[in-house]
Amino acid sequence: MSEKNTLIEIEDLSVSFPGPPGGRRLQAADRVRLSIYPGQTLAVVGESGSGKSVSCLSILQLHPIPPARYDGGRISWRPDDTQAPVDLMTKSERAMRDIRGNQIAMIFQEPMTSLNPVYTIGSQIMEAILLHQDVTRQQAKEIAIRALSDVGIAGPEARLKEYPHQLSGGMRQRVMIAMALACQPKLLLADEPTTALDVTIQAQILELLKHLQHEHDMAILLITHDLGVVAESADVVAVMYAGRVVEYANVHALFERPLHPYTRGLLRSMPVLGANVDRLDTVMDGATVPEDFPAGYTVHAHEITPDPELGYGGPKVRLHEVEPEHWVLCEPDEGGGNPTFPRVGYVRAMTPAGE
Ligand SMILES: Nc1ncnc2c1ncn2[C@@H]1O[C@H](COP(=O)(O)OP(=O)(O)OP(=O)(O)O)[C@@H](O)[C@H]1O
Repeated sequence: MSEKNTLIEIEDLSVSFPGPPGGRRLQAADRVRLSIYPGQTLAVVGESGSGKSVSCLSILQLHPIPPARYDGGRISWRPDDTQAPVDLMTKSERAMRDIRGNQIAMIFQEPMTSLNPVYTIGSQIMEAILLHQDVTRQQAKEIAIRALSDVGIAGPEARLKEYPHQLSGGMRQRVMIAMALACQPKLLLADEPTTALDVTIQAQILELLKHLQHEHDMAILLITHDLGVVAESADVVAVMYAGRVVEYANVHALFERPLHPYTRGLLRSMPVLGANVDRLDTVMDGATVPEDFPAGYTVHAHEITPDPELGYGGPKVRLHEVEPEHWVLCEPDEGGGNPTFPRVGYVRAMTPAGE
């Protein structure tokens, strides 16, 4: 992975919303950093309100401003490996319209939020194709039929004439995937794509996504509450808590050797096989990163690699420089410590002696 360029790299993304009258703004995403390589699946997990969707929507610059405010960050997007990356945060609305649905597509939990009930399936898929591709109506229809057939919909030509309400929930989700993939995006943002479906259909849709990802060499950013889905589908995992990414790791490392106390709590809350859990419980109270780092994993400020670019010698190390890719947010030296370093930073995970 490390010799490849990242497809997308989010650095220090901060997004806030107005707080209560007279109160502080709500920091929904707080210096979020994530990266995804081409063809990879990154799962973003964390309890309700931890900032998963806010971070995801920021990629497509979909927050209405106001009330949202981008407080900083960079989203480097490199759909073509031979070209320099562009920063999506600086793109105009017009440029973003070209990118949305074309280079980066999105599917949601509830397909009815993206499917229009008064138009046929065919006209909606064809409209998405005609918007981004230089093709005739007849060609768009052929692409739509192929897209429906690719997502396992039988008799696709007849289905084109149907309305969303004539389809089951699972079918609607397949149609939405067909629509999202019709323009062959490099990155699919999938926000809880299977939460509203029953377990068998969930498994089918995840299997379908995996298959299509392979066919199209597409990366997926998958937001989910379901750690079973993470274990099944993800290559890497970012754990979010209170607007921050507290841990980022390869899926095996995360399950086998979770480092952050929040991640450990999250894994402990993993439902027993067969239990139906809609939302994970809150596993940690309080809005700050805990101080009780497990013995052996304690990180001191002097172990944080300084980055001269930041001027103040802040803790910033690029993700692709390390193997294995395992990062944890820490709060070293409560009370100040070395004044050269800020108190909070990301560090490379270390294996304690004896492991
Ligand atoms: N439009 C908005 N106006 C005000 N606050 C918002 C808005 N959108 C999100 N927030 C707040 O930002 C925080 C992060 O929300 P976000 O939707 O990203 O959480 P999430 O991790 O995706 O949760 P869920 O799993 O429930 O979707 C929450 O406190 C939420 O209330």
